[in-house]
Amino acid sequence: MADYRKQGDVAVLHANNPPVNALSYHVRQGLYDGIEAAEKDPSVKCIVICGKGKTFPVGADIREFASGSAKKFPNLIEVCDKIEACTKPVVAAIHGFALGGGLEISLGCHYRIGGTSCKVGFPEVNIGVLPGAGGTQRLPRVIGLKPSLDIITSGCHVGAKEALKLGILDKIVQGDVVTEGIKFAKSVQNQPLHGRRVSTMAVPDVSQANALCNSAMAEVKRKSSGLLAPVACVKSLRVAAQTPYKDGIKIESALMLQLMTSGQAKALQYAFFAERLASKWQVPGGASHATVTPRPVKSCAVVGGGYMGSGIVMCILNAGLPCILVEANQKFLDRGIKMIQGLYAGSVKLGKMSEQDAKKTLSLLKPTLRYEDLKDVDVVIEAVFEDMKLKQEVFGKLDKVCKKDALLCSNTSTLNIDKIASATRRPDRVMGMHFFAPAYYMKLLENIRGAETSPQTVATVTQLSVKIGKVPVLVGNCHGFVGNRMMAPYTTEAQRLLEEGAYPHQVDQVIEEFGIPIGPLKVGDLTGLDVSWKITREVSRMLGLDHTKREDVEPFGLYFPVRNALYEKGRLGRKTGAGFYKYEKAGSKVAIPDPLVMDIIDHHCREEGIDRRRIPPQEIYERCLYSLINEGFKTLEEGIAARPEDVDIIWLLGYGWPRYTGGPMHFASQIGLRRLYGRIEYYHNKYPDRDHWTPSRLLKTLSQQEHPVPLAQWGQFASTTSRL
Ligand SMILES: CCC/C=C/C(=O)SCCNC(=O)CCNC(=O)[C@H](O)C(C)(C)COP(=O)([O-])OP(=O)([O-])OC[C@H]1O[C@@H](n2cnc3c(N)ncnc32)[C@H](O)[C@@H]1OP(=O)([O-])[O-]
Repeated sequence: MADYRKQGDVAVLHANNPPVNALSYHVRQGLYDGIEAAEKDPSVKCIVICGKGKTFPVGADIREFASGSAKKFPNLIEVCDKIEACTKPVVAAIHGFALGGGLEISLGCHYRIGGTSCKVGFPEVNIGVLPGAGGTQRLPRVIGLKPSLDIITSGCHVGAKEALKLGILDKIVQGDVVTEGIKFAKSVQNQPLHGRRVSTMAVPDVSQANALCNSAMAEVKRKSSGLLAPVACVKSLRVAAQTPYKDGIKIESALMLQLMTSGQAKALQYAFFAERLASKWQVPGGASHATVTPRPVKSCAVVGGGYMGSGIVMCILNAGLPCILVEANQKFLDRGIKMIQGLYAGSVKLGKMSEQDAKKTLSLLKPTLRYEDLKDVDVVIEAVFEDMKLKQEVFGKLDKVCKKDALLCSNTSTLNIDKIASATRRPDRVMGMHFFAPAYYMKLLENIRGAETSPQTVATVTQLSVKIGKVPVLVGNCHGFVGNRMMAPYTTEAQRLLEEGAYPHQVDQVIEEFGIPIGPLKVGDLTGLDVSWKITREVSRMLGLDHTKREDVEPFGLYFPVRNALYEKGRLGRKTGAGFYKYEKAGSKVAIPDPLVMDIIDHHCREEGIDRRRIPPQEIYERCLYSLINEGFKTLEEGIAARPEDVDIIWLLGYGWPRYTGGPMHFASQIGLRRLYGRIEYYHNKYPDRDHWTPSRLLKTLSQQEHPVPLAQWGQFASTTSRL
């Protein structure tokens, strides 16, 4: 709703829909009615529109897009037009954010003032739509086409100073923005409105419209290949330059409708809410984010200053928390410090941080070689080499020196968290925190709950994760957890395809065309074939197998003859300038298909008596992606992942899965579970020896329902299909 009050001869309209004043039906109706009431009241001379609580409206209510309420009268276009047509001056008084429909409301106003820390922007591209309440038509009339193209196609927020410079804001005010808004409104109440109604203005840089739009179109196509919304934004902005507002708004609406009905908008909006759901955990037994109070965390420590450890230290320092870095010897400690200092120096150089802030942040770091220095910290994150014996040794030491209630966490990507916890006398205060590289940049944190981890430990680690800028997803304990476990069948299939008829570039091309930025074999080269070779050896060892014996490892999906042949030839990937591809030189990024690799593959097939065949792209696509999705369903049926949304967020934020498909689980729902199950069963019959093709029971059950089960209800079927 919107609250209407009068202060003298000023009508003040407060959008009131906590927490972010999204412009749902009742808010729109309240604003529309408020303008009408103020217009009719002769004692009102001017009007101020503002937001209750922490922000101005941040946009349309995204949930209403699916329900259809967004179209109900008055829709946002009608509200904006009503405001603009008002015969009394209307001032938008912005604090917090004015985003999307919120900014459109303010562009409908005759004046805009903002607090010093306010931000404006059109983030619609992030949810697959465009500023469809006149945003693409009004913004360029105020600030010109060039900056409008930048703002609308990027979805970036614009700070108060920049907004003033561009002309979005008429004034920046100190203090209470509503009080200032009232003062401002009074100062303009007798000014003529002619020239203040944005829809009647001309686009200032109209003469350059074609050149600007052509170059923006090329740029969005290059940057966001496959995304529909940025392309529609450029089209709509071009219209603003060429057409009067009344016609432009119709074309904008038509483009909006096209986007709204695209699968991309649905998937991106799903991802928006899934990301916000991630930190709302619940564990079997009922404890949840809503019922458990986290312990305060005032200081942290990181054990291990390698690439991951240093990145983790930076996340902690950036959050303003003191952090101790422990290393095994001075050489490693110096290397870690140097890496951290170098990264901050880089940020200063790029203008992302002031020298003073970098210095202040670095002053929170305390390097040491002594575990005893950790005796008072609240949370320790271990980031040593991925080796169970070593990790257990570290946890044993930590358990001895750290205070009783300190939490001990392991940055492990695959290892059994219960086994690590068993080296301590506090398994209830042990958790996994799987960071993704580079840790200071990647938003995902896969937090792993052990069998004995207490709800309060989960609550504390979740809160810390959010504080250090991450999106935490709570998962259960199994080899590879959710992300890497799903990765295994995907990479296995990619490599098996090489033995049957495909070459590396053919596999990668299909996956990259789907939207994952780097195909699985290029990822292999990036990680290093020696690294994956060692992992295979370690996993084989854990399973009691001899990794050199095909008959031992093949049944477990651990037989990668092409990778092994390349590894034995010293082709370790990018770092040696050769792996599944060749590179101009060691360390180069551009992967070039290598005839030598094709010869190695052909030779292997001849030796093994394999008749190579042409593998159609559709088969590459299904074998890599469907095997991964099947594994995702298995993590759900086993309770390793709590919700399909969690699986999706892990893949969207950690593995480059294209956001406009919503993630593997949402994508599965779009394929149709019956069809998907059919294809997985087909491959299971074709490759019965590959365990990852055994269809998930949950998927089977869901696929057999008479009507498609909405994704949000899959969890109800998980408990009935679980074997745990
Ligand atoms: C024709 C139409 C044309 C117009 C199109 C548009 O305007 S399109 C829209 C263009 N605008 C956007 O895309 C802006 C999207 N919003 C944002 O970018 C951020 O919310 C923020 C930067 C405003 C605040 O960040 P923050 O970290 O402080 O807070 P937070 O992110 O955690 O959110 C708090 C709660 O509010 C919820 N919620 C938020 N927004 C919406 C919404 N629009 N709707 C519904 N709900 C929304 C959010 O789910 C969460 O709910 P929960 O989990 O507590 O139940």
